[in-house]
Amino acid sequence: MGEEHFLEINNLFKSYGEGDSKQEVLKGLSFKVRKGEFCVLLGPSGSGKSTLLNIIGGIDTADSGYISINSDKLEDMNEKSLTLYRRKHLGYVFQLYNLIPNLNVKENIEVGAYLSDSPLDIDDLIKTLGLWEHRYKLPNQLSGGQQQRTSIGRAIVKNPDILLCDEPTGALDFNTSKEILKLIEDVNKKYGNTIVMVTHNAAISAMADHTIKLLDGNIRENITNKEKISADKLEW
Ligand SMILES: Nc1ncnc2c1ncn2[C@@H]1O[C@H](COP(=O)(O)OP(=O)(O)OP(=O)(O)O)[C@@H](O)[C@H]1O
Repeated sequence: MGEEHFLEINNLFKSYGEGDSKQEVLKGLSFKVRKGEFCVLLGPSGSGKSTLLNIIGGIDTADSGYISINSDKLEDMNEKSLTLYRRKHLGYVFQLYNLIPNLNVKENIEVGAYLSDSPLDIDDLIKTLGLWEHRYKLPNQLSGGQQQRTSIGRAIVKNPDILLCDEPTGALDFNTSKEILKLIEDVNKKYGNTIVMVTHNAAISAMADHTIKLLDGNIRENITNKEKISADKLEW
């Protein structure tokens, strides 16, 4: 794959509502992400970040424009191939973990593995996640950070081409947030997945290869970061 562009967002428009209540949320966005890149979508509340992430994730659709991954256009896919695409190529990490409450850590991660033809080694991954001694605990026996580690495990175990993260540290304190960001950084390095992370925290762009700053549905800045720093050095 090398340096070629892998994920392409082309002239994307999206609005909600009709007539007087119509709201333009994305106003013609275009940018490209390279394979293996750590890309941050940064912007204030309401700027359209989650909408964009959901369209990339194939769980919402654009009004016009397109997303292509590896030269495949999402909009050309029927429902069946879109489902397969989501299952095989995407991992999703949410702000509020969304773990299955009556399954333990290991079983929650196994759910992700079950969806893949070529999952990562689960025990090895649980160790990378720092969850080995917690692997038989249920989500309600875990801290917020441990729950988020588990949800990252569930998303990454299928070794997705793209890991989409929507405010993954939004519900966590400063130190735990940094641990989670470090884990995402380690995962990006170890497995080479392309990462697209939504955040309103500008400090996080210092650890990213690429930052897209959104404001009112437009791209305000498209920045390549040549001197990124490690997550454990971030301050905010
Ligand atoms: N399903 C929907 N129906 C109607 N309006 C929506 C819908 N989803 C989002 N919006 C509106 O689109 C705008 C952008 O929302 P979006 O969630 O993409 O922003 P965001 O940048 O992710 O914000 P936040 O950081 O608060 O999550 C908001 O004004 C929101 O009210």
